[in-house]
Amino acid sequence: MTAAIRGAPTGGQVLEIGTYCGQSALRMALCLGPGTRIHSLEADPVHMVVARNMLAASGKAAAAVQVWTGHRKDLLPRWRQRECGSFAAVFMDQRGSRYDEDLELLESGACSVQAQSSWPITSWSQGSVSAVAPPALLQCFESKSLPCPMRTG
Ligand SMILES: C[S@@+](CC[C@H](N)C(=O)[O-])C[C@H]1O[C@@H](n2cnc3c(N)ncnc32)[C@H](O)[C@@H]1O
Repeated sequence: MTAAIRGAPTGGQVLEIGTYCGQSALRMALCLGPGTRIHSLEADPVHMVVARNMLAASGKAAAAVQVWTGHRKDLLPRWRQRECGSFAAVFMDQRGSRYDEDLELLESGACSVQAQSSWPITSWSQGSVSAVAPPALLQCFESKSLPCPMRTG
């Protein structure tokens, strides 16, 4: 995930479904350049509080992350209403097997998804990865021990 995210252009919007404690959102924020926003959806209000506190204690890179509380079925359609534009990448990590359902929701106009060559749409859960991405990026996803060349500051 971090290898693919690192190759992404700055200034776009990334959607994460499933924040939990904010660990992956923070990793993405650290790998992306300034100007990129990460919108992370979390259904469990306790997880949301933990994530917001963890991010608040994590330095300025975490300012790129916004945690939204609610079920993705309720939150995803609001992007269209808010006219916030499209997502360049989507990280689906809510667990379970709702990737097709979520992708359909995204593609059906809830909000649009750009799948550019350097911006894969990914599904990653419990060690198994499937992705719509170029072969080189798929290889990156399949490696579980990629170092994250994080940018700090
Ligand atoms: C595997 S954890 C996410 C881990 C996180 N991405 C990370 O790597 O740090 C899954 C999270 O998705 C949340 N979740 C489950 N179903 C959801 C839904 N329908 N909408 C939003 N969040 C959901 C759960 O409450 C849980 O916190």
